[in-house]
Amino acid sequence: MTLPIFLIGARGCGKTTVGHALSQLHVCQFVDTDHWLQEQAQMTVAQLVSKEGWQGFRARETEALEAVTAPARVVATGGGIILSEYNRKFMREQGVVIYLSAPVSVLVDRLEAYPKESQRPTLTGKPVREEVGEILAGREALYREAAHHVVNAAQDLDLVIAEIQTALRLARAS
Ligand SMILES: Nc1ncnc2c1ncn2[C@@H]1O[C@H](COP(=O)(O)OP(=O)(O)O)[C@@H](O)[C@H]1O
Ligand SMILES: O=C(O)C1=C[C@@H](OP(=O)(O)O)[C@@H](O)[C@H](O)C1
Ligand SMILES: [Mg+2]
Repeated sequence: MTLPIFLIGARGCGKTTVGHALSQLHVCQFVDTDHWLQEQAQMTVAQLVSKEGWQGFRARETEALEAVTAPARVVATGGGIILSEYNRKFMREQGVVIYLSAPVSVLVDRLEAYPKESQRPTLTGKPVREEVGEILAGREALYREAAHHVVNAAQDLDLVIAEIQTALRLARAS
């Protein structure tokens, strides 16, 4: 049985992109908690947050995590999934957790080029340049606590994938 793989990290680190690419190489299924919950709710993240607040969104996110977790799946999570201790423990116990780590400058450049505001409404009300650093400072320790492996997500996509494959080989050999 192949354990599920959970990709965690800040907005813009590449969880969705990497998850999709990995699934094609590994012949495993790709699921994204944001895609799943938006489909379920028939609303975007921005609409959900304006209707139910971040608390409502976080409850739906945990529901999504539990629903999509299955063997031979790569699960791209949302950047805030690690805020819940329950989610962190769930992922660590159910599968292999990979933190896609990237510096603030890289995250900001990617988010400015690809803001996707319907899925990424503001978390603080501050401009992206300020928000990304502030949010990462508050979450970095939680990403590291939840992760089995930390991968440099600032590299080209093929190098990110290669680093993950090495980490997974090591995990399977141990
Ligand atoms: N390794 C990479 N190198 C360059 N651009 C990347 C890389 N990974 C992701 N991106 C780009 O960054 C943006 C955010 O990626 P996305 O997968 O949506 O991040 P996340 O799901 O972590 O928020 C997208 O435009 C994507 O094409
Ligand atoms: O960092 C966060 O709190 C969030 C990240 C988003 O996902 P991505 O990390 O895929 O952008 C999405 O789940 C939601 O806007 C909340
Ligand atoms: Mg994503």
